[in-house]
Amino acid sequence: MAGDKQAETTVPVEAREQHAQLAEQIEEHRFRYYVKDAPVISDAEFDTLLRSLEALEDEYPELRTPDSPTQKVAGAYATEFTAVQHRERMLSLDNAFDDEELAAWADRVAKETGTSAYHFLCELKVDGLAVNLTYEHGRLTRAATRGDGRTGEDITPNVRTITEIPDRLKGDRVPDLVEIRGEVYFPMEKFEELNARLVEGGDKPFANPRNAAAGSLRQKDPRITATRPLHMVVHGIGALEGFEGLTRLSEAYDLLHTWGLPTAKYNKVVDDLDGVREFIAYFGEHRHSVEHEIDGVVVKLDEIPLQGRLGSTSRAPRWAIAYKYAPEEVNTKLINIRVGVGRTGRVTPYAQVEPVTVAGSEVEFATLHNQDVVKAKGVLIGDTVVLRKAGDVIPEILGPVVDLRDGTEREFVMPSECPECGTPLRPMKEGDVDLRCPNARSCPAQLRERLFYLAGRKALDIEHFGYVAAAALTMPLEPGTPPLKNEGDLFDLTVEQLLPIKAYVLDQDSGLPKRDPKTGEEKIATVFANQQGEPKKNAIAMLENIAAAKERPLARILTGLSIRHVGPVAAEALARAFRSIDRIEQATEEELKDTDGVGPIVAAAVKQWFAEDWHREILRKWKAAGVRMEDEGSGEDEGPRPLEGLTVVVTGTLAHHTRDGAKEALQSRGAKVTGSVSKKTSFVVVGDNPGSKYDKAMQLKVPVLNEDGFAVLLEQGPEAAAEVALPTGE
Ligand SMILES: NC(=O)c1ccc[n+]([C@@H]2O[C@H](COP(=O)([O-])OP(=O)(O)OC[C@H]3O[C@@H](n4cnc5c(N)ncnc54)[C@H](O)[C@@H]3O)[C@@H](O)[C@H]2O)c1
Ligand SMILES: [Zn+2]
Repeated sequence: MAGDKQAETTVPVEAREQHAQLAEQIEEHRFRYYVKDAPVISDAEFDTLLRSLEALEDEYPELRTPDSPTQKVAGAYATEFTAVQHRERMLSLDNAFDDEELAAWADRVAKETGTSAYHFLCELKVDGLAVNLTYEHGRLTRAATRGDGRTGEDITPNVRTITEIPDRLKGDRVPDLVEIRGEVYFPMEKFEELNARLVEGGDKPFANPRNAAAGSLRQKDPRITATRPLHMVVHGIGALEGFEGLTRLSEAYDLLHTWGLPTAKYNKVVDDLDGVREFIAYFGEHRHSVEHEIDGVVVKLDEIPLQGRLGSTSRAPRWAIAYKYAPEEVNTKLINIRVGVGRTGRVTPYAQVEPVTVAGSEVEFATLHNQDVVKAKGVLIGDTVVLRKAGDVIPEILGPVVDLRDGTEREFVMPSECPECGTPLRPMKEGDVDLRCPNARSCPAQLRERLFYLAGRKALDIEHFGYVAAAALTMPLEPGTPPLKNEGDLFDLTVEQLLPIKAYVLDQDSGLPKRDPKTGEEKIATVFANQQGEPKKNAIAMLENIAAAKERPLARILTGLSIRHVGPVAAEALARAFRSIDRIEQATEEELKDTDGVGPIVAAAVKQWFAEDWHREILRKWKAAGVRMEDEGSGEDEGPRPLEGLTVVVTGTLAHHTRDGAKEALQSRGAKVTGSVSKKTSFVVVGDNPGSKYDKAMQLKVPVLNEDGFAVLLEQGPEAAAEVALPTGE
């Protein structure tokens, strides 16, 4: 007793107070998370609080009392549910946040087992909530939440609504009693739908899928749970009676699988720590090809007798550790919802948030797709929101933290006019959700985006022509009239035109002016001239690169025109088949449609594009400026084009040609290769397993060539080929 007194007095009052404060905060957040299913801070923030408390206790071990939050299995239970005792405690897991902590754990395992004859079982750490299923003589008799680890909440009727969870275990070798532990999760792809439904019904949306899982399962009325697409993955065994001989956890899972339980697909047994590292690295990269969210990897000692030798602390087993991945979700403030105008006039709302770092990069904007999505997510301007950045995917807003609202938040209203040119917005087609600015010709936003794309990697690839240049050339502050009113004058730009240009320096993600970090003022620059009024090096390089772009292949020119539905792939197909812009313009919709890799949607879009006078005017100006808008191909096929005017379809497998090789052989001789057989088809070349195109040729009496006939066509021309063509159906 005296010793205790002594120890207590060594802890400074401030540390004691700090400890009490932190502990209280942590308990409060745990209550919001486990009982209300509505946390107000991110997991990463929570983990930081907990780690601070641990650090404090490391410094003053006297503070580490049994009732400290660091010593307990987190969680409590709500009074709406009946309390139930778990037969065996449900524990939490210790965490490793880096390789060093992982290795330290592995060292401890090696030391305490006193052997090297063991394996590691690697499992994914499913982000959901833990449940305990009790099966007696093969029948599900009870399901409970983890609660504080000893006492959970009875959620049996709710769990019975999860189709994956069997009511009865299969097989005749089932134990008298077994506790199955697992994680219930809510699939990410169903999350938006759920929130949309909740918002529509006037209910609170969930901030993320994990809370949706917990909130859906812990419903007083199991009929509500039944409407939620919950799933479960098994990750452990508690009490077990009337069953002997389990020696490896991995084998136990195999057994559970035969009983009809939803075991994990991705578990892997490895020999050593390097194997563990490999598993961690693999799923770090393939985190999103798994059907549920994961926040880490759980590494367990696979040998059950050795698990027993290591035992557990008051809150976690010593034989397992959770390696945590970098968090993908953070909480931040939704400052505003703005709308941006894209290259094709599509007007999309996007979120501007208080800048936060997620997955290594700073995020300030997140996509919101359209006005319906904003509504469905239930977010208000001013909300604290959960922002998610999954790998390289554009950041998105998951949901609002409703409990932090103070009444100042406001709803987003989609503007009815284009924010940049004032034209009334409308759907492109009736029934479209997306709104567009129909002013394709002179909306400065659309022109800026088109030019930026035109100069980009996929199109003309003009170096030194970036977003700032695109904006400066189309919407300068000075001079009053922009050098480019559309794409037509691009190749006529002169250095004299560039020098006087003053413009906002625009940010590519938002289309908003960048701000000076010191003064906070919007940045304005003389974009192309230096202080002496001479052209900057970049400006000269840009003009040189524009000139060089005149020689780009047809496909790139086509891509750069921003014809709807004509991306690089369709452009390539068009260029391959027609070889010049003029031939594309002259082609009928039918001919376009029949071109391999084109199809009716692209064909119609191409026709529509050429129907606009101002589009044709762009091409006229480009031509006058010397832009080469045709492909000559390689030198040899500049010669005679003996198959000019023929349309050929190739189908089935040829012995001596690949499909592409056959096509090229035909195209280089001037033939057009299309994908479908019509009356206008000159020949159908068939290999093995030709399929329906062969039947169609027979039906339409189009001459059919086998591979020998194909050789005749290539070497001797259409007349000779006609003679060896197979007799078409009578
Ligand atoms: N945001 C907040 O306010 C808040 C509050 C409290 C807790 N939390 C979060 O909750 C988590 C802490 O919860 P915890 O104490 O349950 O610990 P934990 O989530 O770190 O680990 C233990 C749990 O992992 C689960 N699990 C998933 N896959 C598993 C597998 N393959 N094998 C074994 N177990 C597996 C089990 O349910 C187990 O109970 C942290 O991520 C923390 O950030 C957040
Ligand atoms: Zn507009």
